[in-house]
Amino acid sequence: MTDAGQLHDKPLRVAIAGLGTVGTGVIRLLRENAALIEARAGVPIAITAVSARDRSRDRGVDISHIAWEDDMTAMAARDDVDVVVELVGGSDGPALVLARQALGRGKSFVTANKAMVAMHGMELAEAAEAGNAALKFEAAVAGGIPVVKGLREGAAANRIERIYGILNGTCNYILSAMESTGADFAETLQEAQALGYAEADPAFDIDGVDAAHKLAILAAIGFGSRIDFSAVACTGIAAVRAADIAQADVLGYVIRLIGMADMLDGEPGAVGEAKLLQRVRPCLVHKRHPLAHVTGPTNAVVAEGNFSGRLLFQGAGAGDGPTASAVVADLIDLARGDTYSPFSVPTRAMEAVPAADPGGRMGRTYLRFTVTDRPGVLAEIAAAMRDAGVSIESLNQPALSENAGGEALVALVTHEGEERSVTRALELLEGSDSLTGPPLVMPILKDRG
Ligand SMILES: NC(=O)C1=CN([C@@H]2O[C@H](COP(=O)(O)OP(=O)(O)OC[C@H]3O[C@@H](n4cnc5c(N)ncnc54)[C@H](O)[C@@H]3O)[C@@H](O)[C@H]2O)C=CC1
Ligand SMILES: N[C@@H](CC=O)C(=O)O
Ligand code: NA
Repeated sequence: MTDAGQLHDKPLRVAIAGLGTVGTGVIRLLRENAALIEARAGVPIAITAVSARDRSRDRGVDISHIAWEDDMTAMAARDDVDVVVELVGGSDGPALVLARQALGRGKSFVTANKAMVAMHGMELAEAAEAGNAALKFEAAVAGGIPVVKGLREGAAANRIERIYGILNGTCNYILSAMESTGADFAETLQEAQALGYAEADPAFDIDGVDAAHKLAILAAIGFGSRIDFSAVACTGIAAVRAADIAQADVLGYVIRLIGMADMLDGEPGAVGEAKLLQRVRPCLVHKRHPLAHVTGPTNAVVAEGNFSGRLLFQGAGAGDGPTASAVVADLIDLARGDTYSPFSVPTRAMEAVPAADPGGRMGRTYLRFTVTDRPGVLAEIAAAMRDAGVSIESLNQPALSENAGGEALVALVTHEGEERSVTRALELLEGSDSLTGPPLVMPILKDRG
């Protein structure tokens, strides 16, 4: 590492592992904007080695003059490499081996791999600090949006109380296409894959896991708490049907997959002890809320600071260009001598914060049941709500566009109440032969999120 602020005249020598959507984007960006990048970094940024699965594949970028490594982990040992950039993916496996080897040798490490940072970020940050190297991952959270930098640097003076937003471009692309054109879920997912937005295994996107990875990282940066991915309660969008989108529209809402992290200063009965609530779920978002207007692969992150007030970071959350922009911004920071801790505070100062019980949280909820179309079903659902103390604000039977085959939908919105009451009502309905599938539960995002 260079000393902070010191510019050197030798190029920053970079090895890139992974030459897919993001890797080739990085090569194109470093070439196309070479002059301005050098002017801003103070030195040229030179790619000295690359590695991927297939050497001969035509990627639309010339890599013939760059050293090739069949085994990407070998790049960590090369003398002509100052920084290793990992754009392969996977929380474990070769990406993790490469990270450990690079940081273990005191080489800085730049990655877009949120799965790895969410699962092993604390270990890697400690290794970076021990080796006086940098670990940087702007591309890992919300693609091209400089939200890691924004929270770590721009909002550094604030106590952050809440972070929430749209953290997965693929899900947002699917939900907003279903909403605007009535597009089919599976077809739209295929489009997102073809455009390079989706993960290698798109279940990570659809099931909310990718958003959960990003949320866990953001919470660590925003709150200074140790990353705890296992504490993120996560529900994806697979159960959202066209009828839910239509029903939400009638009620004045759109559906968005929202990640939300709250640092709670003290739960009832445990005053003074901080607890962390981290959740990813499809939510109903009022059409007037700024997040309702976030469409396609765009991401948006809201952070509430105690002096800054509400900050909104918005931009492309996926795709080759935006993600490459974030990777190269990290490289420019390294060339400029950035030696900050990977998160907002040194890892030794990051505290493990216990997970909060969401049961006491107040809110309104959208519940949708698929039921057998026969008398008495509505009464059964209403009775479960009554017995659990859930007050119903509205109840509808959305039309099914597909062939219903004796099935009907019941959608209801609750009045504001404790989440545990809704959970209790659903427990009371468990096993009921009136229900033909698991209910869909979507919180209604409050005005302040
Ligand atoms: N595509 C996007 O919009 C974004 C992707 N990311 C992250 O960036 C990383 C890369 O994503 P993409 O470029 O989309 O993936 P990709 O699938 O297009 O490219 C992956 C590259 O890694 C190589 N690779 C995979 N396994 C390998 C192995 N065992 N040994 C050597 N090379 C191997 C492949 O040959 C390919 O060149 C992932 O961690 C992803 O989560 C982050 C933000 C946005
Ligand atoms: N698969 C991810 C890519 C960026 O992180 C997404 O869709 O957001
Ligand atoms: Na980012």
